[in-house]
Amino acid sequence: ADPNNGTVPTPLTNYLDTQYFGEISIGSPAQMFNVVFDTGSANLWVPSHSCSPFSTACFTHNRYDSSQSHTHVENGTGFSINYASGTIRGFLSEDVVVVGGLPVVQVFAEATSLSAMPFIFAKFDGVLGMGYPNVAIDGITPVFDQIMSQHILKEEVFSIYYSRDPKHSPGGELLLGGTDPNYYTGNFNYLETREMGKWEVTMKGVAVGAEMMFCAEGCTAVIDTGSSYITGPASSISMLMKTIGAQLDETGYKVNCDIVKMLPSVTFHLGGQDYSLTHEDYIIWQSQFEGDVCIVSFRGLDVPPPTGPIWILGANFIARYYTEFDRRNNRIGFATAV
Ligand SMILES: CCN(C(=O)c1cnc(C)nc1NCc1ccco1)[C@H]1CCCNC1
Repeated sequence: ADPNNGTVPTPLTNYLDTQYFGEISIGSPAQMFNVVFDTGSANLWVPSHSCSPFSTACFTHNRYDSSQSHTHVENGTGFSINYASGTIRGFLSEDVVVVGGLPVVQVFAEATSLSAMPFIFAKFDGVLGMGYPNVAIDGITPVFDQIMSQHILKEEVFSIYYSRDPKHSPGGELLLGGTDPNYYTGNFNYLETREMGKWEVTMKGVAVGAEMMFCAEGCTAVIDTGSSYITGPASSISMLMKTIGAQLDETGYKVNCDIVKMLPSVTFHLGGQDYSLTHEDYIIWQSQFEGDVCIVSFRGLDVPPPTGPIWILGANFIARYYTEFDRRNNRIGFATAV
């Protein structure tokens, strides 16, 4: 009998409220990796043992060594993925991947070059894409699709909890097959995904305090569990920052910690519901030796058409709103996180 009744939990680590990752293994005997479970992409990649010693980002992370795995199957097809924030290049391999104790035979990428920015800052080794198959590079069947085809999950959904307080343990939870009542209160509100095959919805507006300021004519919101921040079109974000008195410096937008308590809420109108973030949700308060620094967890990002312009709702949104990704009904559900 399945102790988890058709659901599979994976505890996540929370690093400074900006990176959330969980452990998987690849190969026999198991080689362990920390990966981001990322709804904004659909491929699995980890650093390769054969990466160049000059690739600092590769060398400072766990690397997959195919020669040490007796279940490794050679593939060798080229692979590259470009995020807005960085580039990964490598080649494909196949091996047994274990997620939450579930083994799947999976084609994944061994990264032989990782752009230093941003991956030297990554506390995780790689990325496990939880996106739809049609956005998977090289047409590879994603991990969650491989798991669904085993017909062991109670429901064809997965849910994400991100803790807001780094001292919490666990720092978060990925639950395959259902939702975890330990981490949300109230009911779920559901939104249809905007177009087949992407974890994105139609947003009806963004308000600052009581004033509707952006996206009044409707826009696209990507729900991206692999992004730390909320991003919007650069022009909109810079107007938003001016409204709250934030200054842009080389690492992002900052506000004077003394005024944080007076900051307005920012509200996202999604599917007939208002999802508000207060300053506690969108300010990352860092105590540094030269005094406290208050970082606004919004970033400007201009995604070129046809994909953009878009807003990306990342970890700071998900930490406030527990999120269910429903592949059966192509919808996303939000409930208030505890
Ligand atoms: C993983 C690549 N991503 C990052 O935004 C990213 C980059 N670099 C670092 C160091 N961290 C990142 N995300 C940390 C994180 C974990 C959970 C929440 O945010 C994005 C790229 C676009 C698709 N979605 C994922």
